[in-house]
Amino acid sequence: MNPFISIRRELHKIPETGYSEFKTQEFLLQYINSLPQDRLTVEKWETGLFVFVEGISPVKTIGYRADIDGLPIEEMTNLDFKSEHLGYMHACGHDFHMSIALGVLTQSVMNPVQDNLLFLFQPAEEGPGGAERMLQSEQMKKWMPDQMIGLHIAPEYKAGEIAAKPGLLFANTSELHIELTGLGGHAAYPHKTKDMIVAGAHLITQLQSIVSRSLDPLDSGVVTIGKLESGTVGNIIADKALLSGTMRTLDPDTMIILKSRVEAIANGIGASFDCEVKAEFNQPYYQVYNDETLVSEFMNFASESGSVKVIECEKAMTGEDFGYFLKEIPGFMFWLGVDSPHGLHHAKLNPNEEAIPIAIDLMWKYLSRNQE
Ligand SMILES: CC(=O)N[C@@H](CCC[C@H](N)C(=O)O)C(=O)O
Repeated sequence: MNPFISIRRELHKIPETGYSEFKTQEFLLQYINSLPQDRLTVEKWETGLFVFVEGISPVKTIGYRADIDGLPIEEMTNLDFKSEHLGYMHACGHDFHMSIALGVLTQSVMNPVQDNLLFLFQPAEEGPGGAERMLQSEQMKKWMPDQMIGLHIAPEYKAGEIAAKPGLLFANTSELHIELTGLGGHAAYPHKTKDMIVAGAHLITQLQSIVSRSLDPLDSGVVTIGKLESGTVGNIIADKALLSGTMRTLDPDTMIILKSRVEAIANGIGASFDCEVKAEFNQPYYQVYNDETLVSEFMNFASESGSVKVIECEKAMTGEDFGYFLKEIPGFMFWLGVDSPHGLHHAKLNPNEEAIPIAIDLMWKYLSRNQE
């Protein structure tokens, strides 16, 4: 079996959420320490890693980022390497991202290239966000890349296909947390209570009107409530409801409209149900905007390599804190097809591993092109 597929399977067994990637960091370190060290400098950053590979006669430094965290999802595959961490899963392909990065790193150690390479194994992409903080780190100041590259698996494309586009690729995002506080009591005496399940249900329904009624139909947005917590048993009226969700826009200014509408609707629910409603927005991710020249050059290169099919894709409402790197450093992100009937964040996601060696080979050819 290809060694990086084996590595992916080992990583798949140990998913850990943002800033808890201790076993993952240890696994990555053990592998990296087994490589020849003469061109390598490895530094821990929180639960992630920076790995600097010195080039032969560097003119620039190219940054390659792999995110390393998993998700709080109970895996529902029957894979013999399924998650050993009950309730957690690599359901967004970060196990792929890491093994591909290790493959490219291994190549760069065995066959050094002209330029310096900086590998970033970044914690907490799914939240609370590692990219923005990593960007501010001492290591970034020391090894500041001139260009950044990242990839993300895409279940909807065939294994090994590449999809990207110049300009905007992924959306602006903001998490949304709303707490409703009323008055609990006996289910048979609703008039003596302030029922937060009823208030929460109205709030969720009204939030759905924001995109359809407050946004210009030619603009785009998403307001999703993915989690609702309230109540204890059937005959007690709930005094609290907690809603968590995420908002997405293609234009940073549209996010301002979404936030102000959420606040107005939340205040309205507070008034009509005589309860306290607190809305908080956090962990915003900046849009992923691909440098037009660099991504077009990469897409042409990949296409001309003859080894992969390259597709010019549409932008997506996915969020990625890789956007923070691209805000400061020119570069690009692209989709890597992995052909899974179940999508990202699904408990049965089962990406086709054939994409791993294809991606390593392509990235390696791209990074080592123009060698003298
Ligand atoms: C690629 C991907 O699925 N990314 C996540 C990251 C967003 C996290 C953020 N904190 C949020 O939920 O708003 C996504 O959900 O798009």
